[in-house]
Amino acid sequence: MKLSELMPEDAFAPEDGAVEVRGLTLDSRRVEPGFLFAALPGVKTHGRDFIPQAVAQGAAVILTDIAVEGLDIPVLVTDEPAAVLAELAARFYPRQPEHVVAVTGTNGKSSTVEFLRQVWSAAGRDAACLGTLGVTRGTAREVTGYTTPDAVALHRALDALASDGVTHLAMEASSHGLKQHRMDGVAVSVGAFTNLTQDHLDYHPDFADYFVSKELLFSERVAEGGRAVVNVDSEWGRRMAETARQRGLDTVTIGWRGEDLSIREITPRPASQDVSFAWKGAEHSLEIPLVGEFQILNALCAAAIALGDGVETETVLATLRQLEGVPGRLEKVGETREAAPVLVDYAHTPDGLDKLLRAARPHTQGRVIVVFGCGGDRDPSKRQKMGAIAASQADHIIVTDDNPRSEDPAAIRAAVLKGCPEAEEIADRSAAIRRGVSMLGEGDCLLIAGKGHETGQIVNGTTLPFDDREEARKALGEREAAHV
Ligand SMILES: CC(=O)N[C@H]1[C@@H](OP(=O)(O)OP(=O)(O)OC[C@H]2O[C@@H](n3ccc(=O)[nH]c3=O)[C@H](O)[C@@H]2O)O[C@H](CO)[C@@H](O)[C@@H]1O[C@H](C)C(=O)N[C@@H](C)C(=O)N[C@H](CCC(=O)O)C(=O)O
Ligand SMILES: Nc1ncnc2c1ncn2[C@@H]1O[C@H](COP(=O)(O)OP(=O)(O)OP(=O)(O)O)[C@@H](O)[C@H]1O
Ligand SMILES: N[C@H](CCC[C@H](N)C(=O)O)C(=O)O
Ligand SMILES: [Mg+2]
Repeated sequence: MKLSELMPEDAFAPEDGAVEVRGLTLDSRRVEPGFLFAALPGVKTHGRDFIPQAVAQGAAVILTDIAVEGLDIPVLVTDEPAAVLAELAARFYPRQPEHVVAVTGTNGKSSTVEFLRQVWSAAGRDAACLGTLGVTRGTAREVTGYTTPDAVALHRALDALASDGVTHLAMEASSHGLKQHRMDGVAVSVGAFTNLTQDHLDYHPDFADYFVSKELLFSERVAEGGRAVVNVDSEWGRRMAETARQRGLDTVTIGWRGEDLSIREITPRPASQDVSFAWKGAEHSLEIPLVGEFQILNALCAAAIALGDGVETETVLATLRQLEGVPGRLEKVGETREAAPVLVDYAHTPDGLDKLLRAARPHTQGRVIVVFGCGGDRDPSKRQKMGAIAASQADHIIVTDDNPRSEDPAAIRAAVLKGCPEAEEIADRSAAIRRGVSMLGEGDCLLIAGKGHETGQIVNGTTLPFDDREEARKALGEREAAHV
């Protein structure tokens, strides 16, 4: 594509309009001959440090925020190069599914987009979802590694999905993604909000910045005339709804305090929950085959989006009655011969862990045992809080490692243990899981939290193969073998 087709005329010198742009990237290591390299400011460094490398690899155009002298290729300078890159990516990869829903919030995004995909598919729509678990369409899943991929990867994925016939896409909007303009240029018809509690205070300077980043979905990203579906059970949700209304979006409120979808009652059963709710005044009751109140909140968020899209109520209810759980979200991986269950969950925030432990309680006669740790190079202020939550909710705690990344794992565990000094400490996650499984008595429940669907343990830049679900199954097998 020629530069003149990618950008408005006044953005480049007239003689540069004919320069052929063969691809876009924000990573110098991925530059190929003819690529536009976007040298963006980052958290650790600035992409401009890598311009010589990009030029050496054949870059045809540079996009950045400060003038660069001495290059014989066009250099486009703008205050917001990340936003411009996303707009360029939207032109370079022009196709998008006709209906794009973006879900934001601290917890529940992956679950909501997956549930929505299931509802749309049941209604005969060609549907996909995109987020932490990758791009999912039918039974096929392609891992992307990010909750919201970078602008180029995202627009490429949207183009590929639309070209492949996908008309309905539910995607996750992370606060990093919104703040870094990764989603600019996406035609979002519906924005949804789940909840807002502490996370990512390593990246966001304070909670206000975290809120404002999420709020961008409603203040800027949802298209004019679009819809907002907002859980208003928290003060933050009510503020999001207010922002959406001020933008003139069709604002649908949901939750225990929701006006459009209001939850009446949730009753836990051994492996399901009875749920009553009203949608636009009409009452519905059904049994949903998932445990944990938070899963119902996510399922009803997906339901409210689909109902607002015009999916028939009967189809929505029928899908909810057979809803399939999301990998690594309260996923039951097995049980002991005395029927004590082992569940793997992705709780990696204080509120997530709190909700997880509360979810297990009504289904457990005996002890709730939890194995968890906290990620390295992530918000350190959540560690002690997660320890304290475990101390107040669980009967036995085993603190272990969870992606220490570049940090000293012992120091991370020590920070967690400040909140739960009585806990057991077992550094090796596999050994911690074996210990948890070996402790299970009749009526007990083991929760393994923090890694969910992940298939690796990140230690010092290396990802070692590791899957909580496999480890738990192995430990259950060993326990069983020891009994015979
Ligand atoms: C905190 C954060 O958002 N980090 C992302 C950010 O990195 P950064 O700001 O540290 O970048 P940097 O290292 O300072 O480099 C500056 C620029 O130079 C470029 N560069 C760098 C090195 C090089 O050799 N060549 C080069 O061109 C980089 O591509 C970047 O554009 O920009 C990079 C390029 O897009 C991302 O790879 C990186 O994701 C890192 C790996 C990451 O872990 N991100 C996580 C925290 C993240 O984005 N998570 C969210 C939310 C998760 C959730 O709650 O679900 C997500 O959406 O996944
Ligand atoms: N509605 C909710 N309220 C509180 N906690 C929740 C909710 N939904 C999920 N959780 C907790 O958060 C964990 C992650 O859920 P999910 O993957 O759906 O969230 P997410 O927002 O996509 O997370 P991420 O930020 O990692 O992308 C779950 O395993 C559960 O412990
Ligand atoms: N999306 C979250 C996932 C955290 C999962 C946990 N296993 C960890 O590594 O901290 C993050 O990147 O902060
Ligand atoms: Mg997610």
